[in-house]
Amino acid sequence: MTLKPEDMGILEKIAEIEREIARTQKNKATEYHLGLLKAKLAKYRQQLLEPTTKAGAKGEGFDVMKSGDARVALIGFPSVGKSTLLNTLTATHSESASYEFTTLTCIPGVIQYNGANIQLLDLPGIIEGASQGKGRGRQVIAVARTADLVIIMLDAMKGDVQRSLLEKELESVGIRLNKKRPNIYFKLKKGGGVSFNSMCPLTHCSEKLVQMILHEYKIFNCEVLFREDCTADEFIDVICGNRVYLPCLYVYNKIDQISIEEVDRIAHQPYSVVISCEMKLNLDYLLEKMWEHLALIIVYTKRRGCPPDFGDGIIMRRSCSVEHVCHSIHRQLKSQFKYALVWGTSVKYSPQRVGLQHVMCHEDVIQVMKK
Ligand SMILES: Nc1nc2c(ncn2[C@@H]2O[C@H](COP(=O)(O)OP(=O)(O)OP(=O)(O)O)[C@@H](O)[C@H]2O)c(=O)[nH]1
Ligand SMILES: [K+]
Ligand SMILES: [Mg+2]
Repeated sequence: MTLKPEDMGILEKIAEIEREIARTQKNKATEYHLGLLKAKLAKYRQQLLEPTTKAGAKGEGFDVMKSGDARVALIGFPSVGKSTLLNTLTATHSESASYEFTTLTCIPGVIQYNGANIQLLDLPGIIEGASQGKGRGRQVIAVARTADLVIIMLDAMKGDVQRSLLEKELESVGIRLNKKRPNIYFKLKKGGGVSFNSMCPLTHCSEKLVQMILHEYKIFNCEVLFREDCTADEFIDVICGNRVYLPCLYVYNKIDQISIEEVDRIAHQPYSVVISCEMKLNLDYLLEKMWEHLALIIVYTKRRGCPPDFGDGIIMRRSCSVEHVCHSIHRQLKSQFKYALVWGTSVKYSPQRVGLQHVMCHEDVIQVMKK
């Protein structure tokens, strides 16, 4: 893909701000200057990502329908083994070969696990500069935004450079990996100026810095409440409003090619899983971790006087309530709900009588009693 001419101006501006940030020393005196530069940078990056109406700009072959209970996107440099993984875990075939950029579109497959259908998306390899449109980077990243879990796939032989490069690419387009949404209340107002409050001492940000950032975004009337000690970057994320917070697993493939000591070192890093697609090593563990990070649970239903229906569980998100379960059984069920009986780890006694607010656990059994 080539860059659109109208992007060039913005790209130049981004590069210039990045150079300025790099050459500005980080200290108390430059804090505001840096904060402002970061706000500008975030603004330009956002412009770069704004959808264009031109045909084909979104990229052919990338509009894959969401299906199943959850979606996992495979992101990685070329030839790390993304397609080989899809071929190993699903019934779908995606061309794999030793040359780079074998895959050019988005190829969906389905993993059946714990009774759930998990959509796994094989994608083209991305390279440094992907977020600015290199290769099919932008289309790949757009797909990553729609996922419930991102797998950053890495070649175990290539060291840790690839990991931080990919993190940077995703970071720069507003994808936040394994981070929670900053706890800042932010509301635009019609008038009344800026009202600023914080519920704790702020060590990374200040009212003055917040004011300057808001000014840069031409926001003059709003309410801001820091509920925790957030940074200026996190505040910018909140006012931009289009950040996505996704769980991410770092999957190191081709461990058949490295020493056992190296495998051991990588396996101990946070959110990391080591595998070999070719030798089919550790793939069960990968599936277990995917399930865990997707935060899925299975709940079984039961009718009065009958055994639980273990053949047909309901796939739900972790910390879902009885109300959520009722909703996915039948839209009208909630209005007829009297109470429910639950067997399993979410209750002290099995069965236990619970209300709509009760939080369910993995493999619980539920019997809904109607009015
Ligand atoms: N040694 C080893 N090689 C592997 C493993 N998994 C995949 N490969 C090889 O790595 C090469 C690239 O595999 P692909 O599946 O095409 O990689 P990809 O990430 O889909 O590549 P692109 O689509 O080009 O981005 C192929 O030659 C595979 O046979 C593995 O576990 N060990
Ligand atoms: K390849
Ligand atoms: Mg491929």
